Amino acid sequence: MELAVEARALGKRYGRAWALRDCALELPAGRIAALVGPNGAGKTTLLHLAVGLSRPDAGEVRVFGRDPRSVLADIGFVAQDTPLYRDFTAAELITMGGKLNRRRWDTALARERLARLGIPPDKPVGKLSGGQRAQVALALALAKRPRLLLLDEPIASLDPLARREFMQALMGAVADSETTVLLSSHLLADLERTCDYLVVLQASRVRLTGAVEELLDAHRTLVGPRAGSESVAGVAEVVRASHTERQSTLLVRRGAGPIDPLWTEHEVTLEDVVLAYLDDADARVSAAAWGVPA
Ligand SMILES: Nc1ncnc2c1ncn2[C@@H]1O[C@H](COP(=O)(O)OP(=O)(O)OP(=O)(O)O)[C@@H](O)[C@H]1O
Repeated sequence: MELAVEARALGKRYGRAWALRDCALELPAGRIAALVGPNGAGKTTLLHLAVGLSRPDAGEVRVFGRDPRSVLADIGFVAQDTPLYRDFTAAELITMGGKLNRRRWDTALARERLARLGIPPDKPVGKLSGGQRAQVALALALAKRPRLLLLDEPIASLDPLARREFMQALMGAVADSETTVLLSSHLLADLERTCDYLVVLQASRVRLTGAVEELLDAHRTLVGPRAGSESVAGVAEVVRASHTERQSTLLVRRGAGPIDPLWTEHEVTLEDVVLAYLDDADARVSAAAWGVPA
């Protein structure tokens, strides 16, 4: 199995604080991966390391088995807030991209995409809407025909319709290619429809990673009579538990064998799994820093 992104004990520090720590990751080529986690979890830091914009302070990251800086021609990157040269028109940016990426720049692809989306070629991109600017940034990244496409919260500022259009455009564009995508976002519902791989970061660390289908299959929500800390047959791990006076709800990782029939089993969504793995570590750290009770 070819790995598009591989991180081993990867760490990045700003001053004394680790923005990313002990990060282990193996993203198989051909996947469309969601990178999720709360604000400040380290998502941008990881993407910047993978595109060679910053250097690790510990461990290493490889892209297609090599140092990211030696495969830049194979990586497309859409940075947070799509920072384009705002005085340039989309047509000018496409021409500029062609000059910077002589090896395999697909001008026709970019022009066709933007024409289809009704984006004017002759208007400075600073005067386009946020959604249109995001589409221009995506078209430029795709024109590079990258083997790995990294996107840092590309849809955060878009309205629901523009978000859907952006995600559809992205899926359509990568469907026929071998492109691997790693996309950071807070919008779990949008990711559930489109991504087949998940990386959850929290408080600078990887909390969970794996193929979405396998993760959904491996987890269940169980509802049953109020439980204590006793183990439940067929459960490998209780990831998160909540209780009312009479009833307990557990999000669990399944073990071998059937689940105790005392419990009602429900399938989980991607959102259920992500939220269950995000514990309150951030709140505890912040409370300590502010000197208030957690
Ligand atoms: N240039 C910097 N100097 C100092 N600290 C930084 C710098 N960039 C990021 N950090 C810190 O590193 C940590 C991780 O930041 P990062 O931007 O990677 O998080 P993120 O998951 O992308 O967050 P968000 O969802 O808010 O974009 C945060 O605590 C942040 O304050």
